[in-house]
Amino acid sequence: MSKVIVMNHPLIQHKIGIMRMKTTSTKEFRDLVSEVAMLICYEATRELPLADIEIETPLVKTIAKEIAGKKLCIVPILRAGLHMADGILNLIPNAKVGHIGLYRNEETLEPVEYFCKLPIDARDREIFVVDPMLATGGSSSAAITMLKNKGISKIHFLCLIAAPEGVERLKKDHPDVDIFIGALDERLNDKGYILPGLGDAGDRIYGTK
Ligand SMILES: O=P(O)(O)OC[C@H]1O[C@H](OP(=O)(O)OP(=O)(O)O)[C@H](O)[C@@H]1O
Ligand SMILES: O=c1cc[nH]c(=O)[nH]1
Ligand SMILES: [Mg+2]
Repeated sequence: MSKVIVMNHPLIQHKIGIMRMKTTSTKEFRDLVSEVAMLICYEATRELPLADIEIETPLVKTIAKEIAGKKLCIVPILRAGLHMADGILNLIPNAKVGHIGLYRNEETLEPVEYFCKLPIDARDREIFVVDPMLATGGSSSAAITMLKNKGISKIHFLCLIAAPEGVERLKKDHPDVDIFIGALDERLNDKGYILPGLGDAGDRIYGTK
């Protein structure tokens, strides 16, 4: 069964509040996407296994910790996920990055696939799929299905804002995937936008509307 973790941290709530404001500039919005992604990543990586390593400080030999287990891979869903990936790379600079291109058909709300490029060893890595918005869940569910069809099994999903409808869809389609959410909103409107939400994340990050 998926774990669903909604972040209640004050810093995240504060920053998402600024992102929701329609007066927030493109630059500030973009910076906040990457900052909040970093904060959510902190929680999403809490259970990564550690191993002991012997090191020498300037004073003595001691045992320190290093992240062990599978190597990591971040998979942003284009376009809006790209800036989350940039934030997370600040914390995990050695992670590889795969890209999945999907957009929502504005009438049917069904995801349309247009790109998929993954690291050659993606199957051996622990994967963090990132997209700021989990609305109907169609895009994230399709992205995770694409990864599973390529033999990838250890997958987490991180988003900034989710609608209850999208969370239910993802839990049903992918019960093995843990979901990390910055803020859980009220509902979708009749055009599939999250309320209160923050509008179209891609357009706000890139200033395209
Ligand atoms: O849960 P869903 O109902 O599928 O909606 C969420 C998707 O919609 C947005 O992408 P969009 O289609 O606007 O593409 P873009 O990132 O290129 O703007 C968002 O970034 C998600 O990928
Ligand atoms: O509210 C929403 C829903 C889907 N995609 C967005 O960017 N925003
Ligand atoms: Mg968009």
